[in-house]
Amino acid sequence: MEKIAVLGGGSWATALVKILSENKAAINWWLRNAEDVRHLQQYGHNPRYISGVKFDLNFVSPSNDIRETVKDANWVILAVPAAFVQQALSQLPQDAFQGKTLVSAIKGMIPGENVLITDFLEDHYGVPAEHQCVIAGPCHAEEVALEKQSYLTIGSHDIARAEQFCALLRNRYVKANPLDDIDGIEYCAVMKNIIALACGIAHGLNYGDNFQAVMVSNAMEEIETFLDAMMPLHRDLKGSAYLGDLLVTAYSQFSRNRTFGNMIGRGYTVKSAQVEMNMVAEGYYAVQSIHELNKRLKVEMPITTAVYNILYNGATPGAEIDALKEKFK
Ligand SMILES: NC(=O)C1=CN([C@@H]2O[C@H](COP(=O)(O)OP(=O)(O)OC[C@H]3O[C@@H](n4cnc5c(N)ncnc54)[C@H](OP(=O)(O)O)[C@@H]3O)[C@@H](O)[C@H]2O)C=CC1
Ligand SMILES: O=C(CO)COP(=O)(O)O
Repeated sequence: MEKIAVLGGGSWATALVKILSENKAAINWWLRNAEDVRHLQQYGHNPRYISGVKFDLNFVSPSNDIRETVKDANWVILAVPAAFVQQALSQLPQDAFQGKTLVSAIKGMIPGENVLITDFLEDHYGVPAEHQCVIAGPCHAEEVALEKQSYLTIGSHDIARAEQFCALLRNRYVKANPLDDIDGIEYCAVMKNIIALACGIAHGLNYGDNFQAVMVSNAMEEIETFLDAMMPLHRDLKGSAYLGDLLVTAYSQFSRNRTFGNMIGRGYTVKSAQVEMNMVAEGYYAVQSIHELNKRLKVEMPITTAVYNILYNGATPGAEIDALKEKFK
């Protein structure tokens, strides 16, 4: 039996534990909150995130001891928002991941260091690139809970390893496919969150579907330009791990990033939007990282720049989106 450690107690971790445990893998599940662990052990539900999902505790062992959770696992899935990864992993020794495959389910970058999660794991925990996978694709935890047909892409430099992980995920409502462009899909997943923020901001300002369609079309160009400058490779951005993930995040009622942006467009401050939402919009942190990286690359990124100006420079959402309106074709 595969032994899988899942780190994180939010919506995505909860959805992944559902998929994997229903396929009868043994899951050690780390949640930081002891009260949530007790609730899971007693009732088989995560009390605060997609709480309708019922877990079979013969396959799922919740714990708030991260060392124990990771110890015997051969796969370790990271599903903590990027901003809290360093804090979460700080309780682990540097060699905690030796001999294991690390799977990042995170669509964000380490703030301040401005590095992808896979690079962080290699630099700080010595996990070789070929021992790592990322989970990408247009997939909201809430739809997994409802068992709606979903598609995941598993990126890895080691395609056989990616295929092995795909096999752990596939079920009646989840299709999974391997892909070797691990860096491309990881960056794209970070950038689509920023675009979804912009779409939410525009919606909050009363722009309609016509404008959003043009925003998303322009965003594809922005993402392509950035990826080509960062890591040139022939890649098909029409694939669901790229365009598909952008579309679901930009349009879905479940998107945290779009919801957060919508509040900003309607006049909430960043602080009040964060408090109201009670979930994490990765794009808020990512826009700062991408803005920093682009100081070196110097590619034209009008949507990213507008979102950065709104969230970090006190620019008025209306004025920034108006300026984009003049740029778009
Ligand atoms: N939700 C989704 O559908 C998908 C999410 N992802 C990615 O998964 C990752 C996890 O996001 P998601 O599950 O949605 O998160 P949620 O927004 O559902 O939950 C937030 C999580 O962050 C934790 N958290 C909040 N503040 C802190 C803190 N200061 N220190 C440590 N932990 C904290 C919360 O713990 P607590 O409740 O104890 O505060 C909770 O576990 C993100 O990178 C996201 O982009 C990827 C695909 C789909
Ligand atoms: O990446 C996601 C869906 O594929 C989740 O996006 P949000 O964090 O905006 O909800």
